[in-house]
Amino acid sequence: MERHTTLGEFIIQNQKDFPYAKGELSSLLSAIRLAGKMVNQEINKAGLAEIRGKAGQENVQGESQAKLDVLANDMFISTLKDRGEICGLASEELEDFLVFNEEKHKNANYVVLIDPLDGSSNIDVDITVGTIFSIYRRISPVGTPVTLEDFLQPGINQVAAGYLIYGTSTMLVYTTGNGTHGFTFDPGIGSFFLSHPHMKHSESGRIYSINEGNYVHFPQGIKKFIRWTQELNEEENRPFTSRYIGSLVADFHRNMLLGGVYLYPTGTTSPKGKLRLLYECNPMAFLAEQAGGKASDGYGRVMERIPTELHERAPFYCGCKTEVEKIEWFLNEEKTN
Ligand SMILES: O=P(O)(O)OC[C@H]1O[C@](O)(COP(=O)(O)O)[C@@H](O)[C@@H]1O
Ligand SMILES: [Mg+2]
Ligand SMILES: [Mg+2]
Repeated sequence: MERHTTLGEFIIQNQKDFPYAKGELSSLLSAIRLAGKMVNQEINKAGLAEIRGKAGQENVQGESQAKLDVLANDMFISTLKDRGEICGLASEELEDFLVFNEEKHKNANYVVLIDPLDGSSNIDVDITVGTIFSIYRRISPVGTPVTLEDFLQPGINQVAAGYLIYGTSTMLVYTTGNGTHGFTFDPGIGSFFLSHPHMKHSESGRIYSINEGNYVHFPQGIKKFIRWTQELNEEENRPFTSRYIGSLVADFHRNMLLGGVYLYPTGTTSPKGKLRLLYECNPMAFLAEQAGGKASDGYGRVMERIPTELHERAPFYCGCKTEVEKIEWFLNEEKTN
C-alpha cells in the first residue's frame, strides 16, 4: 500500500469538521499518538526489560496491577499533562480523577479517560494488548478545577475515542464522529500512516468472542445465543466460529475487520459485568457505531447509559448489528418469560 497520509496530516485535514476548532483536539490527539509510541516501544522489548510481571500492588478494581499497567499509566499521564489541552484525566488504574490546573491548563476544554493497558492478563505471554482512550468537552466552567460531573457524561457526549493495538503491527484507530479510521505504525519512519480509512463492520458476521469458561454463570439469554451460534444453518452462516483473545481491543479489532460480535455479560460472579463503562465500553461503542456496528448493554445503546460512578461496570455486547440485535432479542425474551 502506498503510504500517503500520516496521522498528523489526517488530524489537521479533519480539523475543519469542527466549526469551533482551535486546534486543541488536534494537538491532544497528537499527544496521545506520542504516548502511544512510547508505550509501544516498552511493550516491544518487554521480554528483555524488567517490566514483566506484577507491580506488587492492587488497583481500584481490586486487580493486581502489572508493571506495564503502571508504566503505561504514568507515560500517558505525564505526556498529556505536559500539554495544555486537557484540564483533567481519569484512568482505570487510578481511584480518583486527576485535576490539572497549572497555568497552561487554565483554558483547557477537554478531559480524557484512559484504559492505559487493556488485556493485562496477556502481557507476560506476548499476546496482543492495547490502550483505550475517550475524550469529552468539559461541562464545568473553563478556568475552574474539573469536577466529577465532567467525567460522568454519557458516551453520546464523546468528541473523540480510540485505541492503540500493540500486535503483529501497531495501529491507532480513532473516531471524532466522522467515521472510524485506522493508522499503521511504520517503526522505520516512526510515523503512523492511514492504512484503514472508513473501517466498516459488516451487517452480520460469523465470529463470536466470549469467555465460555464462565458459561455456567451466564444469563439464560446468553446461553441461548451461544447455542444459536452453534446450530447448523448454512443460510445464516451458522455455526459461527469462536475466537477469544482475552484483550478487548484485540477481539474488537478482529471482529470489526472480519465480522463478529464480542460479549462480556453479567454473571453470577460479576453481577454488573466486568468491563468499565467509561474506560472500555463507551469508547469502543463510539468506534463501533461510527463503523456501522452496534454496542449494547443487552437492553439498549450502552452510550446512553448515565454513569454514576467513575469505575462502574456494565454488560457489553458489541459488533455486527444483526448479532447484537439477536443477543438483545434473547435477553428480552428471557426477561418477558
Ligand atoms: O479474563 P476475562 O474474564 O475473560 O476478561 C478478559 C477481558 O478483561 C479485560 O482484560 C479487561 O481489561 P484490562 O486488562 O484493562 O483490565 C479485557 O481486555 C478482556 O476482554
Ligand atoms: Mg481494559
Ligand atoms: Mg487496563
